[in-house]
Amino acid sequence: MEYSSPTSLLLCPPIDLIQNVEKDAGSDSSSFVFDSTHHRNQASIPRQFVWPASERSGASNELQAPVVDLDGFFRGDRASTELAAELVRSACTDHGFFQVVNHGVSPSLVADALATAEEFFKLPLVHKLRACRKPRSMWGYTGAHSDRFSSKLPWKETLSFANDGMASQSVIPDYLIANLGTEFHRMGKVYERYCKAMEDLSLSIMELIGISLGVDRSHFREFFSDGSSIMRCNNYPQCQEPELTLGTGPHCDPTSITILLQQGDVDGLEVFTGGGWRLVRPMSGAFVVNIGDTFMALSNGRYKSCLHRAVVNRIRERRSLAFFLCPREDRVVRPPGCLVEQGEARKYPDFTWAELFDFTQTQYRADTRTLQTFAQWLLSSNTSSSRRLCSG
Ligand SMILES: C=C1C[C@]23C[C@@]1(O)CC[C@H]2[C@]1(C)CCC[C@@](C)(C(=O)O)[C@H]1[C@@H]3C(=O)O
Ligand SMILES: O=C(O)CCC(=O)C(=O)O
Ligand SMILES: [Fe+2]
Repeated sequence: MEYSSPTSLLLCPPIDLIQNVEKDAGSDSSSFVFDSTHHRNQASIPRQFVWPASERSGASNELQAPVVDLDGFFRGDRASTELAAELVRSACTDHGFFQVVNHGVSPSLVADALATAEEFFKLPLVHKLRACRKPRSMWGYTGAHSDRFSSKLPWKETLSFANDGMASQSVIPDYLIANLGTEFHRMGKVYERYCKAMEDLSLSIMELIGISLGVDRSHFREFFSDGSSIMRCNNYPQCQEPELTLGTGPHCDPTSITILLQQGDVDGLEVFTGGGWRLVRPMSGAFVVNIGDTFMALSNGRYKSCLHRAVVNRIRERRSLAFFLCPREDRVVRPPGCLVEQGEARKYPDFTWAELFDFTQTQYRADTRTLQTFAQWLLSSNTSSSRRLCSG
């Protein structure tokens, strides 16, 4: 999937639903550019980075996200697979966050991916901007998303690649070479391998999730096998006023599942569960996995897409690598029959990933209520809304 301008049927939403995409061409902040080396040395942060107090209250305690050992599942051991599926089921019905260990991704690949991200983010801004993200594309560098938004800017830089199973065709190295120069070939190769490893791991996790839901174990693996995922490197620079801002604002991932690598020992990821924000500490050798909105819809609401955010700090910069698994753009997201009990209503209408992705890029800045607002919007803007809710 190219993640460029879609020819969507969603171009005329009811005006009251377009709430939080506030970047207006020609606004006074349209020329604002986040240069972390400059901005982090000022006395205070620019006002565009200040978030409302209600969205940045501190974390109260830790969330011990269940640790799922994948070794027995990979070996085909029945008892270990059942145990792993049970852990996944309870985590996903509760808050949607768990961690995986013995996942088969080589530690040296992980180290290489983090090291190359560090090399990239340490480049001078003018250099990074050569790979800057074009409007409505999923490829490239952004500083604080200031090209898209003018307030509540996140204190972060990102580098993203779309990953539609074409990794083996050198698209990532080719993109980096074309935009940054031939010396980025190696970085491209590292991300090509990392994306392939994430693709394989995400499909295995989908199989385990299928088992945990009592669905044919190959159902979700197949559904996502020709998916078009997104790989994103996040860099959160040190911040002189961390209590005023956020690295990534409160949101539920619109995607299906996210496999997140938290770098080293710098805290930042927080999940809202049990009435408060709770820190998920980085665990060496583990990936954090969370359910996103698209999977919540696919499971007819059984598995939760939970609110989370990333905070920043004064002392240490932080990096994370997020792999967002998405279905092929035109696949209809509809729960399998066995997840809609007889007489039970469908919780969400049918949609395609292209529609939801487009919504987050052009209509609605992903936040705490993305799926709810999107579903409402689809049903009110489309005449065939009854077709979108049938359970067949
Ligand atoms: C489909 C997507 C939109 C965002 C990237 C992603 O691939 C998955 C998560 C979304 C995001 C990270 C949620 C928080 C707000 C956001 C604007 C961000 O801070 O990056 C979101 C991404 C986006 O680019 O719209
Ligand atoms: O960096 C993190 O820990 C979380 C980032 C995140 O939630 C996201 O990119 O969707
Ligand atoms: Fe997220």
